[in-house]
Amino acid sequence: MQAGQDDTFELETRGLAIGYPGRVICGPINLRLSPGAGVGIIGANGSGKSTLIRTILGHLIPLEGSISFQGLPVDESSEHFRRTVAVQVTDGAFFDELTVREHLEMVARGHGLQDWGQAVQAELDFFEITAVAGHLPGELSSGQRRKLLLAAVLIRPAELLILDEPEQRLDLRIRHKLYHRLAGLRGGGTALLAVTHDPLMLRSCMDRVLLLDADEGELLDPHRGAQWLER
Ligand SMILES: Nc1ncnc2c1ncn2[C@@H]1O[C@H](COP(=O)(O)OP(=O)(O)OP(=O)(O)O)[C@@H](O)[C@H]1O
Repeated sequence: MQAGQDDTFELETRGLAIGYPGRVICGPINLRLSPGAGVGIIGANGSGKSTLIRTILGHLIPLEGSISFQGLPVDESSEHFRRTVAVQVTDGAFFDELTVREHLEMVARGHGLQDWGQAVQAELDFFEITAVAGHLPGELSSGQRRKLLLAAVLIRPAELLILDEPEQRLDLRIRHKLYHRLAGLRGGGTALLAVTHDPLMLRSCMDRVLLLDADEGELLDPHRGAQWLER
């Protein structure tokens, strides 16, 4: 299965088998993301979606095959990888003693944004969390925490965005806004890879869908992927 046919791939997996010692979960997976591509990852519970993300990020060793980022082996500790790949994992960690605004300021300044104050306010406005900007993480609802997590990912510049179920705990209106924004980022050349259970996300901002099953991955168009989720 292939997404994008250019010679320059943000991300490429070749014959990738994922799993744990002595246990193959899925493979082979042959996936290519060109700049501006959008690939959704779907599958039943336990099919290996999070395992795939963790393997791509270098947290798990491939059982077979290879993964490259912009033509080189993935090295999540390299400055280039950290600067150009923005990742949202399902359960992000927060600093208990930093407010919502301070979290976003820290990320924005850490990634060298010149107009960081403006960027922080734009994220607070976009995710509609300005009213809780002075709150600590422990004072937030689960949906507000999810918004902070996403804001901290989207505030930073990125050439590749990797998201794990970004729709969790977001209401429909915010999901619409988020997907519209992600589609816009893709239009600007950012590649997007996201695990999702939301058909709306596939229809709104993906051009390919990787369906994981017990054997190997299958590449679908977004409409078929959405139908699979709605089945
Ligand atoms: N640390 C681990 N060691 C061994 N097996 C594991 C480990 N973590 C997960 N698994 C197994 O790997 C399989 C894939 O899990 P994974 O979390 O990738 O699925 P998923 O598709 O993300 O599921 P969900 O939709 O429920 O989030 C499951 O059968 C799970 O039990």
